Amino acid sequence: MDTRLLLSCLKVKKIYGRLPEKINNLEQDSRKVNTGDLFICTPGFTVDGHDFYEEALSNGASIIVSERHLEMDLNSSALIVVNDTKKAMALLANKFYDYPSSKMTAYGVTGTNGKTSVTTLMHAMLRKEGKTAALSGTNGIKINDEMFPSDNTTCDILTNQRELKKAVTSGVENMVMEVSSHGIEQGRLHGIDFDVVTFTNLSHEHLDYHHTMEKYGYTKGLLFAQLGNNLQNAKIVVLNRDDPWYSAYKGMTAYEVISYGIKEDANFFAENILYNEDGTHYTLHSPEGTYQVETSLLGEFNVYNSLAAIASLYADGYSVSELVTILKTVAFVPGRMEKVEINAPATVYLDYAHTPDAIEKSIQSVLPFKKRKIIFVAGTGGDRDKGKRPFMAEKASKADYVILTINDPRYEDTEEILRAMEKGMQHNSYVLIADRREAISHAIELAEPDDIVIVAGKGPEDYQIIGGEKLPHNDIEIIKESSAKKYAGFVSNTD
Ligand SMILES: CC(=O)N[C@H]1[C@@H](OP(=O)(O)OP(=O)(O)OC[C@H]2O[C@@H](n3ccc(=O)[nH]c3=O)[C@H](O)[C@@H]2O)O[C@H](CO)[C@@H](O)[C@@H]1O[C@H](C)C(=O)N[C@@H](C)C(=O)N[C@H](CCC(=O)O)C(=O)O
Ligand SMILES: Nc1ncnc2c1ncn2[C@@H]1O[C@H](COP(=O)(O)OP(=O)(O)OP(=O)(O)O)[C@@H](O)[C@H]1O
Repeated sequence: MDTRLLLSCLKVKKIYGRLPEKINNLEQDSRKVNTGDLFICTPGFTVDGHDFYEEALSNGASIIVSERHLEMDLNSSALIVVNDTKKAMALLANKFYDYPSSKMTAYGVTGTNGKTSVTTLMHAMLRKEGKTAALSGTNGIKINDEMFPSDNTTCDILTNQRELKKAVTSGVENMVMEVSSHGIEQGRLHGIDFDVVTFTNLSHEHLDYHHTMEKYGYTKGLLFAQLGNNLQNAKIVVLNRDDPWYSAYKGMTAYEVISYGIKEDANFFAENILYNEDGTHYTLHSPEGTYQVETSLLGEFNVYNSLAAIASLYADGYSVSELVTILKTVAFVPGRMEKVEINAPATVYLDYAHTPDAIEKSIQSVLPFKKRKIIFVAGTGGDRDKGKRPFMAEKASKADYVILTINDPRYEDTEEILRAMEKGMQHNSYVLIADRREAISHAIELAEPDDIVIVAGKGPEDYQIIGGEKLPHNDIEIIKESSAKKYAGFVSNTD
């Protein structure tokens, strides 16, 4: 791209040295810089990108964007000093990739729990509507139906803009993005022109990072506040009417709010909810009339998630009646109360619950059809929010038998993690098993006919982080292997 055109997006900058005519690429990681790239130094949590400008130069960077003056040969490259490199990066990335989010309908979904579920539902529903759509979140980046891995739930500024550009170039007209509180706080969303932003709920999580619920809640609210105030383009905020943060978020946005819920009166209101093993039915009162909703998704939390998905797509003009019909055809959200296909007299669900609230909702979702015991495998991660551990176990105590284990130990002592969780247990029917494989096998081993086993914590993730290593691990494979071993020769009545 023409360098002067690119730099026109920066209002205040000091340019030293010789500017190249063109820039090949934007990069924030010195190790990935190639000849003719512009390298942006950003201060991070572990290191400061400014410390790597020499490596960037030796890899061929022709421009360094920095927050301070740097010693470098200004005859062969240029230095641009700006006040805030992260903010400059959002401006540069948008200009470089030609404002891709403004060329599509961009949906953002935030909240403690339900982001993956709601975005996956919305993406599936858009695809079933015959639309082109990208999805970005915990499970990676999907362009239409092709999946690509990504490092974060909400990617960094450059990755976001690059992937959005890739989507636009492939003809994609819709984009659904999971927005994490880390992403908001670190400005990874700056420059994304959302049309509809949706809030699921807020509960205890990530307090290692945000410290208090007030700060965590405020950070989430920035997504609604930062939509922009010029009101030139209509945007919509979709809020959970039953969440205590509803009023605060409504007040923080300049745009119209659409509400959904099952308790307080809302624009999208569900009542007469029937929960059973094959799914959930409810009556939906909407601005376009009343409909009967049928979904194979389980539990109250999925009533909220389906309402959020319907309301968010309605916000961009889809008909409620069509959305209700399409929702019926979405079978499940991978790894979120997903029934594992096994040949066994017990039922096993794979779930991603790793917050106290999600664990409560996960168990609640099977209570209406519980026949015998609920065996719950609850896992937490090492080196992350330690305060939530006893509360997770407290909620897991709603199950008849609990196996406390670990999702990703990272560098932490496994015994310490388990002991911290154990403090919250409300009954004595539990065991501590640090090894996740063993914990899952134990749950399957214990299960008797008509029991329900929920293996929670990692969902479909295919790795476990032990120390600094990402090792192969797959809950669903372990469930299948253990069940095959235990139930070898089992013949179901329906066969
Ligand atoms: C604590 C945290 O959030 N860290 C994020 C942060 O990294 P950082 O500040 O530590 O980066 P750094 O390593 O200090 O590097 C600073 C700069 O130096 C550069 N550098 C570094 C080394 C080098 O040799 N050369 C070089 O140029 C880096 O490219 C970077 O530009 O910025 C990176 C880019 O945006 C993120 O990938 C990274 O997420 C890490 C991997 C992470 O684990 N984050 C978690 C906590 C997180 O964000 N989770 C949420 C989901 C939460 C949920 O809902 O479950 C998410 O959105 O993923
Ligand atoms: N609306 C909801 N309210 C409460 N719990 C929910 C809700 N939706 C999902 N859950 C529970 O939380 C778990 C995680 O769901 P999901 O992956 O959709 O959330 P998320 O916000 O994307 O989580 P993460 O940020 O950790 O990726 C599910 O497996 C389920 O147990």
